[in-house]
Amino acid sequence: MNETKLNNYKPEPSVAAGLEDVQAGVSEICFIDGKEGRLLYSGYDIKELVEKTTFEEVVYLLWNGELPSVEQLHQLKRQIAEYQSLPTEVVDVIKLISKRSAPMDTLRTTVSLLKSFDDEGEEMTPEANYRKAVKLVAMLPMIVAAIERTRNDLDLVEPKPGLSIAANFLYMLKGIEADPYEVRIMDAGLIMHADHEFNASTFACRVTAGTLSDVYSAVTSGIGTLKGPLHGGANTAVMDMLLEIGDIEKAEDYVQAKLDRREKIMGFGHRVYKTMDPRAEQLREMSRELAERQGNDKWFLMTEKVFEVINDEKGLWPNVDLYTASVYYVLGIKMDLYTAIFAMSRISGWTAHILEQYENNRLIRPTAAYQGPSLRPVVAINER
Ligand SMILES: CC(=O)SCCNC(=O)CCNC(=O)[C@H](O)C(C)(C)COP(=O)(O)OP(=O)(O)OC[C@H]1O[C@@H](n2cnc3c(N)ncnc32)[C@H](O)[C@@H]1OP(=O)(O)O
Ligand SMILES: O=C([O-])CC(=O)C(=O)O
Repeated sequence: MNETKLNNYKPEPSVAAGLEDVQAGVSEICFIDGKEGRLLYSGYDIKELVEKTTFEEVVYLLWNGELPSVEQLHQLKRQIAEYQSLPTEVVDVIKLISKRSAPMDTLRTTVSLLKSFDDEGEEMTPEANYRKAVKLVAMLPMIVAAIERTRNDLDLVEPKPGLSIAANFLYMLKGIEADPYEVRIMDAGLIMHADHEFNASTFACRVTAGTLSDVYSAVTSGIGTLKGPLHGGANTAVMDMLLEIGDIEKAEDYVQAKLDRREKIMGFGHRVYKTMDPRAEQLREMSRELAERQGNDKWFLMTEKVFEVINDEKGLWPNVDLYTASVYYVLGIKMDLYTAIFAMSRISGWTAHILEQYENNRLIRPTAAYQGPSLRPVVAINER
């Protein structure tokens, strides 16, 4: 750009704030109809996947574009079992930091560290990258359980051969096998959080992978991005809010006061859905059922009240994080683990997108509409 042009430079008026509605790439993994409130993984409706499949089948689907045969599923499960082991050095680091860091920070550091203990860490063949994806799916539940146990000075619990990812996670977390109903709820939660097109954390993974950096680096970017309360961190923030409200009688005034201060109510609103998030719909039913079963409907009913008020006032709809909070709370899971559990599921979608990015890569590098000062001379420091 010559000097005259730079002096007269005016930014393009067409910038989409937050990249809203910008199609930033092509993908075959996930489709969202934001108007109708539908979510498909590789053409399969999320509701049907929750009813008829397991998280392991969905992981296979996201990576391969097809649901597995019985043999393919067995093979994947064998591979996951083979990689269910954390290097002792990695466990030592978890022990060192889990008491002083947020679980998402410990998870991010741990995933980053795993790269140093992967013998094929630098290998970039599709086969090696696929194996890294399997390793991460196998290890994330172990890391999340290890975070909880080490910060409470409890011994780690080894995964039990033959248990599903959902069942093993609850087992490693609590030290006893969960009942099949709770396992089913956890499994359904993992299916529903597995992928969501070009959400912020997946996009971060793809940007990193797009430089041809490695899988661990790309996933580390994703974890850091998921942590924020406008994204995955909202599930913990919802439970904080419910506890702060404390009593259903206070819910309406609480929400109203927040809206008056123009503050956001966590668990509502979405960049793509303009109606109820289909995952929230399913989680709402699960939360209702779980509340009845456990004889503890306080949090479900309070969530319903907040929904009623904010929907009447602002026309906003729940997103996936809203009912996740009351479901995990009633399952007895510590609140600050909710986002890490989200990551334990989303690792499947992140890695699917990273592999897809490598398959047909082009560096992701948009431009900025410059609005800073025009060209000007540098004034020497003693003259400023
Ligand atoms: C897994 C996930 O990531 S799901 C999302 C989880 N995040 C949350 O639940 C946090 C709360 N929600 C939000 O902050 C937003 O709805 C987001 C981040 C999800 C989407 O953001 P955007 O698409 O950028 O919408 P934006 O923040 O511009 O909101 C548009 C309007 O709706 C309002 N709005 C959106 N969400 C909310 C909310 N949760 N509470 C109150 N008002 C809201 C905004 O104040 C804004 O109103 P205005 O036009 O009068 O200023
Ligand atoms: O798609 C988004 O922007 C956020 C979301 O719901 C998810 O990542 O599951």
